[in-house]
Amino acid sequence: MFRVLITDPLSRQGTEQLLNAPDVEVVQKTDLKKEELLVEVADADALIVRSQTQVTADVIQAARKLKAIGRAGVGVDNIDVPAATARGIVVVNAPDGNTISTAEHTFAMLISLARNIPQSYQSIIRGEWKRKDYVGVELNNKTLGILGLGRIGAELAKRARAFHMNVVAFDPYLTEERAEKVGVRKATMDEVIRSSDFITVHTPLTKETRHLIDAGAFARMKDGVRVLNCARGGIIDERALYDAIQTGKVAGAALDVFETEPPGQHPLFSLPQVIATPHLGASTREAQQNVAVDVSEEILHILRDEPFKNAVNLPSIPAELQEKLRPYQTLAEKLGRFAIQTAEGALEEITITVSGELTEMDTAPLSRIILKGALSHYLSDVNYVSAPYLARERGVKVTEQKVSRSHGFTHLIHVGIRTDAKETLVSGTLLNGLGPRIVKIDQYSVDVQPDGHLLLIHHHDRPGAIGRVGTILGNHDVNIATMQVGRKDIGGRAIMMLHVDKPISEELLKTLEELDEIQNVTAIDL
Ligand SMILES: NC(=O)c1ccc[n+]([C@@H]2O[C@H](COP(=O)([O-])OP(=O)(O)OC[C@H]3O[C@@H](n4cnc5c(N)ncnc54)[C@H](O)[C@@H]3O)[C@@H](O)[C@H]2O)c1
Ligand SMILES: O=C(O)CC[C@@H](O)C(=O)O
Repeated sequence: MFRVLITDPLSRQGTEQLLNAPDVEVVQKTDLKKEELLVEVADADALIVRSQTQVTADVIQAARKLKAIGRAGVGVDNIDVPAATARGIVVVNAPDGNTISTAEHTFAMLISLARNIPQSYQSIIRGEWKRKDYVGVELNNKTLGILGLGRIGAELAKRARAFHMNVVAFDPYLTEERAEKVGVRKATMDEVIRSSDFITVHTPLTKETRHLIDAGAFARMKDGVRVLNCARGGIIDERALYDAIQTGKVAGAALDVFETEPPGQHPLFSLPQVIATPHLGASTREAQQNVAVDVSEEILHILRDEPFKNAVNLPSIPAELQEKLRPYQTLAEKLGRFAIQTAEGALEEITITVSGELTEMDTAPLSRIILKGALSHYLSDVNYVSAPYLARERGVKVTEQKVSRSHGFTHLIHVGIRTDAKETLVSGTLLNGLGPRIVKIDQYSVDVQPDGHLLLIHHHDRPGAIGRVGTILGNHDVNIATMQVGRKDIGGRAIMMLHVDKPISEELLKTLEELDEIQNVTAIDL
């Protein structure tokens, strides 16, 4: 039974599939104090939050079994993603479900700002009739500058176009083609800043976008500009905004998000030019249901080891590629586990080489699987999320390469392990109808099914060597299921690869190594 902890309010309808899942126990506890959260998260298999719960490194540390953190929404700045990655916890979000709601909210703020709707409402309910004080501006023919033309920025642009605004946008990933499709003019950040009557930000909050709009940016804006932030508090420098409104540079600001939330008695609220909402962009019934459905589905997939799509700390793999790579997954994992067990000494480098038909695909996901297979020999909590991180952290170099030559096979995956003592190379393939096979160990060609208990013996090719190994194993009640022998030259160095029916003890390994013709014996468990 999986325990799923939900710590922010989530649409009940949206979480129905979690609530009805026979293998899931849902625990919903909102407004938890930090100490309570640390206790509740300890036994959770998954944690679902919105933007309120702060999933900090100590929360992640306290979670003994956590496999996934789900964010019912887009921004994951309330989650310590690097800390989750280091622990192998998948972080998923629900990026699509609240796009329309947030774009509509931003548009509502844009019109409210242009026409002083919140201020004039406050005035009229005070019994006043101040028509001259609340003269607004039209949107028609004005320039709207959008910083960040992602999902929300693009939806907002469409709405602004319908109101006959000129839309200019800056986004480092914006192509001319997409700009044309969305109906905006692609511009530089500086052009947007200098030419717009309204400027709205729709980027994530990152090191690069913190204070993207600062005092310097305000100074370059048109006099009487109006600015909006319905993305993340901190993208606009609130102190600089306050000053720019005081000097008259900025005629108005609409804010849905704040550097600190809740903002309390924020100095900006003392300025009549500022209108604000309490982080309501995604607060519609539709958006809350959408994000709850999406995140619930993702969490169920992760817990049940099924494919999922919106991982924040894993590169997304298109469904078509996932399908193509699926058959190679077992081979990749077994090769990683096999190769590491043939190595000895301190691990320095893992080289993953694919050849043949695999060179035509993006095989990065297979590399993660190989790494996971290899590192799990040393480390207990390693998975596809944490494997590259853990390798890097331990100073293990990971090299990926593609070569065209596949030595008569349709494809090959080679895993090279370099330690401070030696280098080994193991190659495998997927044989049609037969499944994964190890076809080469260092310079020796073999045909080994990678599963169960294996014995890899390096020996001198002498008459009787095989028999003596068989006798010793028999005397220790170890049954040999299959056996392969590989050699380069008659009487030279050779290897035996045996499948045995039970694990080999240290004592038995030593006994085998005492034989004259044996160089070394490695027990491999797959
Ligand atoms: N107010 C709310 O309730 C609410 C609701 C949903 C989303 N959001 C926030 O809105 C923002 C946008 O969400 P989205 O779903 O459109 O995200 P998105 O990922 O689709 O779009 C973000 C865009 O910002 C661009 N970008 C990144 N750095 C930039 C920079 N320095 N300059 C210009 N562009 C840059 C990216 O290339 C991307 O296209 C996020 O911060 C999200 O957290 C707020
Ligand atoms: O949970 C919310 O209501 C806010 C969500 C929003 O900020 C987001 O980033 O998706």
